[in-house]
Amino acid sequence: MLPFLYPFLNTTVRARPAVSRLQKAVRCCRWQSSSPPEEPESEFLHTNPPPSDYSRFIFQDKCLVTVVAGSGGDGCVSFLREKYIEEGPANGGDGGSGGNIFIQAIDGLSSLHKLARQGVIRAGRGKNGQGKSQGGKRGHDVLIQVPVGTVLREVSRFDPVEEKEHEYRTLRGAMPEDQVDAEADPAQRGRFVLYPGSKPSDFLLMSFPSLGPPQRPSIAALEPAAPIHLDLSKNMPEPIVLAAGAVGGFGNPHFVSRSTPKPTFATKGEKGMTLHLEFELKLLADVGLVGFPNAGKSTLLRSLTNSRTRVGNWEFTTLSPNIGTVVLDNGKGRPLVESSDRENPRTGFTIADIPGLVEDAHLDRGLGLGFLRHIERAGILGFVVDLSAGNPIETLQKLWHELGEYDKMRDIKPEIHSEDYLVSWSPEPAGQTEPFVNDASRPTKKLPPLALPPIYRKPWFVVATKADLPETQEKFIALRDYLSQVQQGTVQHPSGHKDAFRERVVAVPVSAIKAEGVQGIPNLVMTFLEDRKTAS
Ligand SMILES: Nc1nc2c(ncn2[C@@H]2O[C@H](COP(=O)(O)OP(=O)(O)OP(=O)(O)O)[C@@H](O)[C@H]2O)c(=O)[nH]1
Ligand SMILES: [Mg+2]
Repeated sequence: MLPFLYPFLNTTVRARPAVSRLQKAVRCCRWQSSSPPEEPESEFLHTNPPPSDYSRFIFQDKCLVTVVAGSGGDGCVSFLREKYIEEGPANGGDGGSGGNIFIQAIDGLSSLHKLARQGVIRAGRGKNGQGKSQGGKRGHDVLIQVPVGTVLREVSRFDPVEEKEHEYRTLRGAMPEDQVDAEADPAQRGRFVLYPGSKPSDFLLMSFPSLGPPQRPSIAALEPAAPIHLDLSKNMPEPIVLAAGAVGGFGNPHFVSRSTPKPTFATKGEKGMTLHLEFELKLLADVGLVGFPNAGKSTLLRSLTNSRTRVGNWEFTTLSPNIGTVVLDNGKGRPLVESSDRENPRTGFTIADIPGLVEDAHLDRGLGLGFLRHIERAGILGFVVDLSAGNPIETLQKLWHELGEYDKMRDIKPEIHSEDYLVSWSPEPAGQTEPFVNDASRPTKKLPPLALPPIYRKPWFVVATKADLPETQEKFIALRDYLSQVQQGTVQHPSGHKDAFRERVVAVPVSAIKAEGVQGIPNLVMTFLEDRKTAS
């Protein structure tokens, strides 16, 4: 409304200008938001992104973690005190049991960095028992969540209950149970707690009853067999017990007998066990991309998926694995790629892009071969070969050579438990003693190796990238001819193995940066995935 009209309006109407100015401002904002000023047209594509389009991802695939199960609380020594009852019966509560440690592999996690940062994970200690027959509170449980694909190995363990059991067995020897008591076994005295007002000398004067072997909670039966070696390769709907908390001590009413009507002692809670564990993450993807640095693996991943992995025209742009999902339906349940399983069609598959390999990576050149562990479980291998750099056939052969070296290294990986329990210490002159072996922490059996098929048996294909660059066509034709010879068996398989996969070996020419030619890859991968499904 124009201001010159205000003198002609009545008072109620005159109160409106503030509102109308506000409305105007709001309208103005709405106008601005509904039609934003035009931005200069971006020259960046999803496959050739600006630096702001990179996702930052903290990745850790190996860590050593110590887990400590909760110790039990002590039993309580207490007697009923009430008006007119000066010396009532014993009413000390039992100690609470220690917290358990659980483990669960879940989808949606992709790194062990949070776990590695914790270093030591402790479950809660059970609270001590209280007077008036009040039992102590249980220690809090701890749940360790890890990504699917985590392999867990026990490095060492210290189980105080096992040690006590061992002590109990050796000290008692062949003596019958009813002939021994705490007098004959001084170690047993350490398992008791006395009345709060007692002196240290009471310990020596008091006679204690015989205690059986140390107890374990019933949940300990669910612990994995020692030494722990778990391969958590599937999403777990429920967690499993890794280390059970120790039991709490008994309150003094447990020791009331005809000879000791007023026991002034209770028992201590057991100590929780300590496990040193090695966590190793082996990412799970359907397709693993292998190639030299700067070959265009990350660009290919970006062109096939919504991944925001970093791309750059220098070597080792990618420093940690990335996983992208290729969506095979149009978001409304209509498949973009035909699947033979009509009832349960696949809606997508995953692709892993790992840092580039270099020649002699097995000699620890470049980033080494460590990242290959993330594709060793991939069902299919995709070799990414840069058509503009060197001879693609030689590149492919070199990549296979490195994979072969990795396969060999996998088989001769030193067992973590092989010799680290031997301590070469001898009080006697050399040659007369045997090395001391720490029996308590020595695992009883050798770790079984992970059953993974050799890499050369996996289905594979070649993605020949940068096909948009000049003088790449002849190189592609040479590569295609070589692969058809591999398929027919007229030349040696690039892995050097006779029984390697050579049924359907193809090369797909693409320009990943322009997202041209990549459309055929989902179809190709699907045929391999379905072949595997029918074979298994
Ligand atoms: N002309 C052309 N350039 C490409 C193509 N694919 C990738 N590039 C370029 O090649 C360079 C390397 O691409 P990346 O995807 O980062 O290569 P990478 O294999 O992931 O490299 P690392 O992570 O170091 O192993 C980038 O500058 C890309 O833009 C392509 O199809 N055509
Ligand atoms: Mg990369």
